[in-house]
Amino acid sequence: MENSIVRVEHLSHRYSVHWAIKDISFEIAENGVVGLLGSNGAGKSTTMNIICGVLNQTEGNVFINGINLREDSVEAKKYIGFLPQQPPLYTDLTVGEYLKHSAFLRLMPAEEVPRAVERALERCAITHFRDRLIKNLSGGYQQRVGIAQAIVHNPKFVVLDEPTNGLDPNQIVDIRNLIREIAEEHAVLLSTHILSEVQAICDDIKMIEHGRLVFSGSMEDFDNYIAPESFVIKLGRAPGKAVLASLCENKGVEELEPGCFRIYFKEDSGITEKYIEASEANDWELRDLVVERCSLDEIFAQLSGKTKNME
Ligand SMILES: Nc1ncnc2c1ncn2[C@@H]1O[C@H](COP(=O)(O)OP(=O)(O)OP(=O)(O)O)[C@@H](O)[C@H]1O
Repeated sequence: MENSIVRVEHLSHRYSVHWAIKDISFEIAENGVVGLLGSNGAGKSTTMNIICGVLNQTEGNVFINGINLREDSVEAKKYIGFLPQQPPLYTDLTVGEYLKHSAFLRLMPAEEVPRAVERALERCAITHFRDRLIKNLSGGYQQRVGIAQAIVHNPKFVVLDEPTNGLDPNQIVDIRNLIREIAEEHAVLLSTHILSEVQAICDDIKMIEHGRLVFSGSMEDFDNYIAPESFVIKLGRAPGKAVLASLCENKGVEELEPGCFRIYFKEDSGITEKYIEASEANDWELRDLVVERCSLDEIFAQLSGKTKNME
């Protein structure tokens, strides 16, 4: 990949005798949002911890901006910003004090710290909370402070572990918008379990199951994995099941309740349009039509079948 900021080569990690991840390789471009997906215990945190230099891998290499993280971790870490799942907030500090402290921890030269703190406050829209104690902020604003500490040293690579976990719907939208803004200038790697989050903010997807990388591609490629396979149609004057089944090539029709059917299809070559047209032509009184997609859990289940035999 041209202009990659992260290169992961044949990464494997073993806790005692158990391999948590095995032979993972990928690259991450200089900007955009990469979603790291996987079910519980798949190996996401292990991978993120190694990439952030928090955990030493058993095998393989990680290069951040061309620097081998293991050989020169102090230099490589200058390019990394990390928001762990539990933000490392000192809640008795004010927002300004905490960000200053975070900048010093990142070994920023003292003269650059005030400007860096201002910039992080502005980018995360928390300038007006500079003198507020962190413990007196709402969950959404505490999360913004967590993101601000991750970007205070203006890293090229920002890692966010489930950044919208526990937030209310409005806060989730705000944080997603903030992540998209950050990704205009930085590479962002985020882990999530939420399919709508992936679709809303990710440009690329890496999926790990049973410690193996089972998918790596663009959001568009990922859409093929979650292509819809069924839709539910509600009709006021429904014909019999057999009539609906005969309309197009499908994998079966299930009557859920009177007038409400789930239709399973093989490929989406305008199948819903055909049912809409038939409803109009035959006066079936179309009330509703909803296309159904697999949940992430179902996708994980499908993909994990391919990777169960890791030694
Ligand atoms: N410190 C540890 N010691 C031993 N085994 C561990 C340790 N940390 C993780 N594991 C194991 O390694 C595997 C991968 O765990 P990891 O935490 O990386 O998965 P994950 O995808 O982040 O899961 P989650 O979404 O639940 O956080 C699991 O089988 C887990 O039990």
